[in-house]
Amino acid sequence: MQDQQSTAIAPSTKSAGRTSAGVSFAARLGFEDIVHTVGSTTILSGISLTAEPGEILCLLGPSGSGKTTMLRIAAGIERQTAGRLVLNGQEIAGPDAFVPPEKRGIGLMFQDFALFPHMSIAENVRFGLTALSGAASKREAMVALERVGLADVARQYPHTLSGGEQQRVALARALTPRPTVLLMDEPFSGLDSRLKDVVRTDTLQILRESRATAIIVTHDAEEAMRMGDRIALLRDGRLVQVGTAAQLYSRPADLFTAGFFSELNVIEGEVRGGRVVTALGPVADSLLSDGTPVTVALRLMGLRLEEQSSGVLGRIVARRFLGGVDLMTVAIEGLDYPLRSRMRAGIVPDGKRDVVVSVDLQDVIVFEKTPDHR
Ligand SMILES: Nc1ncnc2c1ncn2[C@@H]1O[C@H](COP(=O)(O)OP(=O)(O)OP(=O)(O)O)[C@@H](O)[C@H]1O
Repeated sequence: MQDQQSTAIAPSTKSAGRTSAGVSFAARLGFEDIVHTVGSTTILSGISLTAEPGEILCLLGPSGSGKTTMLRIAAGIERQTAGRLVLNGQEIAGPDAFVPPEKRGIGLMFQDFALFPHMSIAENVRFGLTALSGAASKREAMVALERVGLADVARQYPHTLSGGEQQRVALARALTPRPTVLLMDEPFSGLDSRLKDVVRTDTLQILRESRATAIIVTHDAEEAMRMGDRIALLRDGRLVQVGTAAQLYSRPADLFTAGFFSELNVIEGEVRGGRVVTALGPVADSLLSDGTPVTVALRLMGLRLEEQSSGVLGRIVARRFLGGVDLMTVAIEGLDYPLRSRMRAGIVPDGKRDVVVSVDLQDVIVFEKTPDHR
């Protein structure tokens, strides 16, 4: 998160935050118990979430979980069924108010960049600056293009640029009106995987410099971890968990969250004498009472296969070399389905089939069985 003291300056309330082409003011955007239904379908069920000033907040979730709908509501393209949307303490959508999209000072950047093909790069970037004179908007557009490192292509047309460059133009266009909050819907999904890394890093730097609050939608957990100061995980229109990447990774609220952040083996267990006992032996300590059934999530890198040592016997039934690691499928004595293990390549010699299986305790997450986890 950015230094909130220096960025959390409440803008003029008349237009709910839009400033002219001066410095950006980061805003606090709050979703308060937002419900959205279309016909008989509930798309969002009571979402309460705040993006703090200067923060990059990632909305993460599988397809159809309601991420884009949240952005559309924030932008004012869609009006929620119930609940309030609050910008710097002022209701901008709710029972008492509806500030139209163009007066919110909230920018929206689309997945496909949506550049106008018949306009030059500079004209594309100037597009959102209708309030400024020609000369002032030209100047602002050039400043924005310089900020994204593309001033020298200002006269070119979008089709002459690479995907990564087009993304940066779209970012410059979205930032030129100095939004207090920038909403980005899957901003990297159109880029090939080699480009993504560089563009993400550049985008992060540009967002930090712009000081806008940013909400980024993604379905990719690794992307959310790279980009977000915090991550809000959604499922079926509900907020499952909000926190830093480290919190969601190490203390996931449920199996769904755990599975979103790591590839897992899932096995059953039971608490006996203060320990969680599974087919792999005791895998964790537990304060739960004896006999409590639990579900154990085991990250693939936490399943170690060794040649000698004590432990449970296993047999490697499939093996794939993935560069730095070997992905191995191993049948375990006492388990009626195989588990998977990721280990540094070559640690288990090629051709080795019979192994002893052990578990790295830091890669074990235990969930008490609830109807959700069954
Ligand atoms: N206007 C609408 N009418 C009916 N259903 C809708 C409407 N808008 C969205 N939905 C449904 O609401 C759910 C959430 O949609 P939304 O686009 O917000 O999800 P998402 O998490 O952004 O998914 P994706 O990653 O696929 O874009 C989906 O099941 C979608 O089909």
